[in-house]
Amino acid sequence: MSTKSNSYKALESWLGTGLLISNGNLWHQRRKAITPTFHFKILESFVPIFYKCGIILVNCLKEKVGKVPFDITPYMSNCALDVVAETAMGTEVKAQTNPHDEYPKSVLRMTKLLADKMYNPYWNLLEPIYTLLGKKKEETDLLKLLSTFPLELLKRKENEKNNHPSSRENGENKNIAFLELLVRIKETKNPAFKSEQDIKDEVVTFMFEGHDTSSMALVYTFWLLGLHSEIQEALFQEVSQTLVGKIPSMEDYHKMDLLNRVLKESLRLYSPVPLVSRMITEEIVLPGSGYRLPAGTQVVVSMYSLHRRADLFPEPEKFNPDRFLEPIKHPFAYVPFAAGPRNCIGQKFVMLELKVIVSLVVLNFEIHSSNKNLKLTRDILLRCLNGPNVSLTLRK
Ligand code: HEM
Repeated sequence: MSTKSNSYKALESWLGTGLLISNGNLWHQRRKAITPTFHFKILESFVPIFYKCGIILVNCLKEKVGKVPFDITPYMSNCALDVVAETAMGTEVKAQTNPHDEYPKSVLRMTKLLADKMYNPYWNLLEPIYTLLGKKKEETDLLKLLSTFPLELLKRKENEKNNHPSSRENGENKNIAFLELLVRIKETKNPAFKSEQDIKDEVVTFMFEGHDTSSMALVYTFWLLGLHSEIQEALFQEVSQTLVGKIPSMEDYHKMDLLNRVLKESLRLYSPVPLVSRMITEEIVLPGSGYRLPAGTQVVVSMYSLHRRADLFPEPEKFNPDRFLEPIKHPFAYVPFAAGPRNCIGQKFVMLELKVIVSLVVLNFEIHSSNKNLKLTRDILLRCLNGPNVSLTLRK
């Protein structure tokens, strides 16, 4: 009934045949092959990585305790980059302790450039102007840098494997990175992965989808908690009662109901992916309104607007995690991870990552937000132009 709309073609130069933008049979084969790599056993093996990166984040944030309010975005970006590099590539980039500024900054610039194209239906025709304005060259330079980084990591991983060949031999999925799982799929002659390039495209997609989205989700969640001290306090109580004095397990994170609702509410108000778009492949008539959408129609679904509909979410602007104590009013009312066959394959991964990191920060600090309002801007992701700035107090 629908496929990805033409606007996604703007991402092709970067993400190649990766899952996010591929269509038809290739997408189907890839999705089928990749789905088992998000099995809960594999996610469980990532918890220590999330935890380690969260502890490093806490240590970095300690330097800010008692100081003037600061922008939390680079801290979250570096933490999310550490997580995604180790889970996707099995390699530590140490972005938090040795900030690898170039990659996150280039991702930011690239998503802005590509968003200009994605939201302009005539961008194909405007290509000469794009070239004249120097944007084409900028895109090519950024592309080089953005694919060099994962390739460098791929090489480093290859060297590590050659130096420690035993790490592959026991056949278990313990702490095996996404990259390694894809290499194994390719070795089984799966038609979804015929070449190294196919693997690279998926790893780049994973790095893109898994880095910036998680980073923005953390930013908005901490800002909201910093504005709502009573909810932050209740969350601190829940986290400290569940986690203190033990090495947390995946089950512990699933048990924390308020933590889950806080994250869901943050993703409702500030969905890092603010909209998706599709092309209708067969005519449909919308139930209720009776509007007819002919085949070929490009449809945009704005999560930002949908999640603010007062008939679906009373007092929609209010940060109220308790609204998720009630069932959602419509199966498609709440879609931060989209819905249907092209929904987010990484949603369980990211919810677990967010739970581990948010609980560690809340356990260690009281967060106070200085901005009462955010100046939002939309490129491919929902971004914030004014911080947000927070100050921190160390919890005893
Ligand atoms: C809070 C964080 C995240 C949000 C809000 C989010 C949201 C979404 C949304 C809305 C889509 C549909 C996109 C579209 O159709 O245009 C999507 C697709 C996708 N996401 Fe996520 N995502 C997040 C994190 C992740 C992570 C961590 C990964 C990887 C580990 C990931 C991997 C993917 C992939 C590969 C697709 C394409 C799936 C397909 O088309 O079959 N995402 N995500």
